[in-house]
Amino acid sequence: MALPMRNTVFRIFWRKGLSCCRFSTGSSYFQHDLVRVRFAPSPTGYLHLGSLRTAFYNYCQAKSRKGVFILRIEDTDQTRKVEGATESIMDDLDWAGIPPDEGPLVGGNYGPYIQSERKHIYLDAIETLLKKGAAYPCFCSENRLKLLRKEATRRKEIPKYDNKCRSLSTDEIEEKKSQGIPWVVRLRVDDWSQSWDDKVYGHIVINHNEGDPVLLKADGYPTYHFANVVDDHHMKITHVLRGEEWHSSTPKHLALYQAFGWDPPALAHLPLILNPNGTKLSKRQGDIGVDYFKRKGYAPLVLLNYLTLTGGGFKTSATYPVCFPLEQLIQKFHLKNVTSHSGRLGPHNLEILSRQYLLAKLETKEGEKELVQHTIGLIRDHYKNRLSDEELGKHIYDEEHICYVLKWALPERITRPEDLLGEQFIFLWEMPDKTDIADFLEKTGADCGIILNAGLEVVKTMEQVDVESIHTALIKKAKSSKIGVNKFMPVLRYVLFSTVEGPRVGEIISALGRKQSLYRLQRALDLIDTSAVQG
Ligand SMILES: Nc1ncnc2c1ncn2[C@@H]1O[C@H](COP(=O)(O)OP(=O)(O)OP(=O)(O)O)[C@@H](O)[C@H]1O
Repeated sequence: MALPMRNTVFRIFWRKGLSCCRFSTGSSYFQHDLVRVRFAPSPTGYLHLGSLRTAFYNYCQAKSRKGVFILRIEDTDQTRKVEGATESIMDDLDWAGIPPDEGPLVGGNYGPYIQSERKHIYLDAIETLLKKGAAYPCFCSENRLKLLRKEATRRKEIPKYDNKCRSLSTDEIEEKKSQGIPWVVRLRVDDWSQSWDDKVYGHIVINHNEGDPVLLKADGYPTYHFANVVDDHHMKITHVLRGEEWHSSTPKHLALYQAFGWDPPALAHLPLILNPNGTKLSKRQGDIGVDYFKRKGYAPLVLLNYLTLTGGGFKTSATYPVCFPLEQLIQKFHLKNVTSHSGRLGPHNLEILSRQYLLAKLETKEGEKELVQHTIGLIRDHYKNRLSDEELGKHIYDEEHICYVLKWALPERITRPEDLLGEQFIFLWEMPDKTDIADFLEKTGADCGIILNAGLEVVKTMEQVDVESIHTALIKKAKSSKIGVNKFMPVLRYVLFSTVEGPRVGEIISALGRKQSLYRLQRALDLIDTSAVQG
């Protein structure tokens, strides 16, 4: 949807600290038994972090009060509609684990849930206002409106419609209609001074006259504001939680509620999530879409928790990011905890939360199995054309090995299983080439058998395969065998890791784990034995 006009002459007063304002009703807040909350995106692109957070706050508002979460697609601006956007928004909400109870796919008693399918409802509503004299047809041409805007700019005033068509008589209206002059319907607004108790920003007063606003466009589609108010009323919405950018449009909405004689829902404007440079997130950015995080392998719960770190809303005493289960987030949510200042995302928090979430998963049998299977799938797909049958069998389908690797890598090295596909971890999946090892061992000489046997013994007998213990034990062995550390370590490194220089052997063994290290050492030893037999 198009951004509402921002205006510097708005008089916005908010008294966040004044609880008398923040908790006063002033609306139909307590008049409905069932809390009904809607998320109403435009299908102008994918769901991004900002809109997902707004969806999530709406979801929490509904679920924390045993209410209903509704998805409504606001596609009245057909020129900005993007093919496939509605489907992708619904998919993303499902993926995030916050599917609507009512919406285009699931249906519900207040449908249709796509505005372009509700035109008859808006036309009925327009009729009501026209009959009441609260709205009127306007025949002003685009050219005239352009001139008005130009004039205002020249006078350094804020452009506004001069309400010219208000004074047309019934006969004049009929005549213009019979001439086929395109027309719109405007709302007659006499008093632009509006105030409301915003559930986040406190008491707000805005007095900004923009001229009678259009409700119905010449193409027969309602404007965003009109459809929004009519739908919220007909869908029995009790709470409207939307981005702070809609503050300035709220007087228009309140004027509409007054014109109909309807009670407005409780209003809560949410602080925006901003880019690092302070601008509003835009659907044109690729790296903020929900789909981007989905493809990167972040768990939905991690993303939801991440979003709660800007904007508040969740009661917590933790001073560091904590990945709470969804049920706990719902319990902790309250509008009074939402902050009134926009914030930026700290990407490092996403990594912290992801690691925390995965480590917790490894602590339960079920979680461990799920994570291991997921990782197996990832590695198999990534390396399927690259690994030999031996390697596939020995690593990829070995759940114990994958589990070991995850436990080794997660605390410090990775934050998603997908990280294990990085070049630096290839050694975990690709075994050193057998022919290369055989050549290397032959060139290196007779001590290789002793070194490999010593390595096998150390790895077999170590209580813990941690870097320092292995390193110390290998040095001890190297010295007692009188071969010397400088010859000892490169042999082990080569058969385990394919290079003579590189990370400490203790690190390699600790990364591969006992089972895989023993396998590689034995595999090399077998090559010596075979060549010895063959020789
Ligand atoms: N950066 C943001 N932070 C918090 N809420 C946001 C942000 N961007 C959008 N929202 C809110 O998400 C809801 C759905 O937004 P919408 O689909 O219109 O996204 P949008 O990015 O604002 O779209 P468009 O750019 O087409 O106007 C609205 O309530 C909107 O205020």
